Amino acid sequence: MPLAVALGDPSGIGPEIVAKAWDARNEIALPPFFAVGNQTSLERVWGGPIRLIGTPSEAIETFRDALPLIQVDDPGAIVPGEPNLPGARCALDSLEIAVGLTRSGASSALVTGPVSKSQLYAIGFSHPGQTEFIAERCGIAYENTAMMLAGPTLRTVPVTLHMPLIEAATKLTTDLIISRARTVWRGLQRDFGIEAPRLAVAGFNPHAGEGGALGMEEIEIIAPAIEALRAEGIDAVGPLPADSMFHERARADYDAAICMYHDQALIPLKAIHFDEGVNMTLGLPIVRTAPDHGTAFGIAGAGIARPDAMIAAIRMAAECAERRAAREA
Ligand SMILES: NC(=O)C1=CN([C@@H]2O[C@H](COP(=O)(O)OP(=O)(O)OC[C@H]3O[C@@H](n4cnc5c(N)ncnc54)[C@H](O)[C@@H]3O)[C@@H](O)[C@H]2O)C=CC1
Ligand SMILES: NCC(=O)COP(=O)(O)O
Repeated sequence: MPLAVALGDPSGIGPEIVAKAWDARNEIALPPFFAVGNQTSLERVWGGPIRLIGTPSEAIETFRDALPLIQVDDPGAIVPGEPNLPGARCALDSLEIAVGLTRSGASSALVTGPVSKSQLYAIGFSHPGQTEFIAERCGIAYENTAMMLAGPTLRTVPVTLHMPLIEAATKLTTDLIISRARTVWRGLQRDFGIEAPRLAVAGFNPHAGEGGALGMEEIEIIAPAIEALRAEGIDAVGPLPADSMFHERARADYDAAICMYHDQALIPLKAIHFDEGVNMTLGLPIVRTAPDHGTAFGIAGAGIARPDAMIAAIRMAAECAERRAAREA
């Protein structure tokens, strides 16, 4: 079965990196996929063959000779690097269609291209990001999902996500840490075949609170979560000082780092693996991945966007879907 790849914002680099992934399909043995988005957004940045398809099943045969595309209309004027509101609506429609096709079983997994959160908010999108939107469409409480950033030598998961940093301290609870960590533990087993995942839990404050002198979150919120997780048989250690848990030797001791806020998780991942980082939503009934980067409007249309993270996202989605299907057969 093919994978569904939503192109993301038509003025961002999504169309270009999906087209470049298709260009590389034979050389790097990419599994078949079809794009969901607008044809013009591809033609503005790419001269390769596109074939409009009506159903995902047509993608398998088409994929060899042309990029299969499920067309999404009315994107407005598409100028790479210059986002607009019709483009944001097109990105949202593409996402909605790709999620629906994957939920229906017509595609094996979902890969999403980068969208602009501010553009989506401007058209009334009420979710913080695609992760929360997809969770809702799948009928899963957001607390029972996890946004995992994954590269070849590091996986990180933020417990609190898209919110002002000042709110993260107030939204961090023992229950939320437990539910995210459980989701990660199950996801590593189910989708990555790691039977006994090792989780390293970061502190929130400098020096993991320095015994309470630099903050109480470790003592009052994080340590009780780790204790509860360990009582369930989950191999979780911490709270660890976040400044020293991401260097090479430290990374060998765990399969995923559970981080307390967005940048604590995303800075180390992007610093180490920007070009091949994958964002995967764990805890869903479908497999969903995305490249770790954003719309990169500043370079859209210049022909220099690297497709590596999109390729890694496509590959990871296919591998996880296959592993999950085999496990649950
Ligand atoms: N999953 C998603 O849909 C994500 C969306 N975003 C959105 O993207 C927009 C822009 O966010 P930024 O913080 O500027 O991050 P960004 O990732 O778009 O860009 C950061 C820097 O990396 C470069 N870059 C990014 N991807 C690249 C690629 N494939 N090849 C070469 N260079 C690349 C950009 O040119 C820029 O210099 C925001 O509106 C944000 O909401 C950000 C992260 C993830
Ligand atoms: N910073 C990561 C990010 O923005 C991912 O967002 P989304 O996939 O939830 O839209």
